[in-house]
Amino acid sequence: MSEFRKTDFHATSYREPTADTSPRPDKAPHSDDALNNASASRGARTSDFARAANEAAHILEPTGDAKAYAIEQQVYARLTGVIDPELGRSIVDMQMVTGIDAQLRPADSDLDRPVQAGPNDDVYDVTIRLELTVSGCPLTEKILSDMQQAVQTYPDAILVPRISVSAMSKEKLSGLVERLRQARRENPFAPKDGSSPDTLIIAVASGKGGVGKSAVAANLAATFAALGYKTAAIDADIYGFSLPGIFGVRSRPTDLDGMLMPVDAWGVKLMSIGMFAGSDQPILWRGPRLQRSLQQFLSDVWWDNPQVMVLDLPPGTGDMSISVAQMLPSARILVVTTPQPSASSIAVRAGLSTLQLPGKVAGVVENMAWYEHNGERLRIFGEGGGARVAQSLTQQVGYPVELLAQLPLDTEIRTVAEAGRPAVLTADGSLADTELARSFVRMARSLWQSQ
Ligand SMILES: Nc1ncnc2c1ncn2[C@@H]1O[C@H](COP(=O)(O)OP(=O)(O)OP(=O)(O)O)[C@@H](O)[C@H]1O
Repeated sequence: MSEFRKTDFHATSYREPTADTSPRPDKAPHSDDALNNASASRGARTSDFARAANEAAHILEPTGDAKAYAIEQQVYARLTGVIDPELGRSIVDMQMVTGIDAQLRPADSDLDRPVQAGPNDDVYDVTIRLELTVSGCPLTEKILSDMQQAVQTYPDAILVPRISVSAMSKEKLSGLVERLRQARRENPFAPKDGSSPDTLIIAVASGKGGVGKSAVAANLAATFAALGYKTAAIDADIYGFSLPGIFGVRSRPTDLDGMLMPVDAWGVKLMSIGMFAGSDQPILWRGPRLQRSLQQFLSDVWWDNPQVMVLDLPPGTGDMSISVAQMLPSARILVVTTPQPSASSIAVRAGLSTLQLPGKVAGVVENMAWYEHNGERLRIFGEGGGARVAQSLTQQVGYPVELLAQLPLDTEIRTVAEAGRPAVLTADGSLADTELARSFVRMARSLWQSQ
């Protein structure tokens, strides 16, 4: 396989529907203080209404009908609140709304009156012209339904929105991508001035393969997203990528004029080499090539300031760990181990690799700690591995390293993952009412609070 360069991505200019990424229902507000504070201080984005109003002047033409013009202005203002799910920006700020025209429907019109309209209500047909970045994108549905919602009500008129959709010209798209590029730093997760990035970065590591590192990374990312955190995940396990499978992703990232949009799956913005390489093709990169692949994941992808970034590292302490250390110096390492002594001593080495790194060990997870059979917890793989790793790391790194979770051996974790859904989520994308999901919620909160 050739080197992982932009031209090798073979990204599509549209997104095929993913296997099982059912839209998650709107989350009810919850009482997670950490989250509320987080939303206030990080990533939360409001539209720039002043600028929008300025731009509105170019799109809205005053007509003889003052009420129609007022409706157009109101609609424009409301559309600033509609966010393109991929770009994380208002469709108005991205100049996707190119025209709004409100027309009073004559009383003798042949068109059916909307059911909610009374005999004396004014009915306005509101035509909105929308230019999408790429045509045929399944996320169009989401944008259109958000637009319909935003435009449904008006104090003393009934609005009937009609949205005409087209694709942006190549020139306009290039201009938009250029503005996006300018708005971001080269590697937004490692500010050049050495300050901490706005993102909590958790790199999930293990001493050896098969201990459930990817399962932990996927479920942790899904938990953060389900709790409402803006969450991204990078499958940095280049040789053994498994996150696309666990998240049920079969699509490729959209390529917007050289900038890649991560695939949204179960609320997580995901990027993996597995979305480009055929799953049966071996990847034989080392050192610099591997480093460049991570570099590209960080700088050529539109991440849009996530609050949390979860990385699934390859097992062991190889080149990728060094790359992560160099490119993401604030990454914190979450060490996954199984209970048996052989696994735990190797896991300590994975954690200790952070000694050479500026990042800190965030904690330890003991996976496959027991198997519940007839109400009894059978310790199939022995016990105490997680505690041993935490203790050993505490002694060696010089600050307390906690055992953050012990997770059972549970066939659901595997079977649900094989169906393309992290096991902490229900089919509708909310957090499952299970002990496993609660363990991940506790872990997520603890990681967030300890940063
Ligand atoms: N607690 C668990 N209970 C049951 N099955 C599990 C559990 N954790 C992981 N598995 C399953 O074990 C297998 C290996 O897990 P996973 O791929 O997450 O390991 P890994 O440490 O990332 O391995 P590698 O680094 O080699 O990819 C998968 O089939 C996964 O679904």
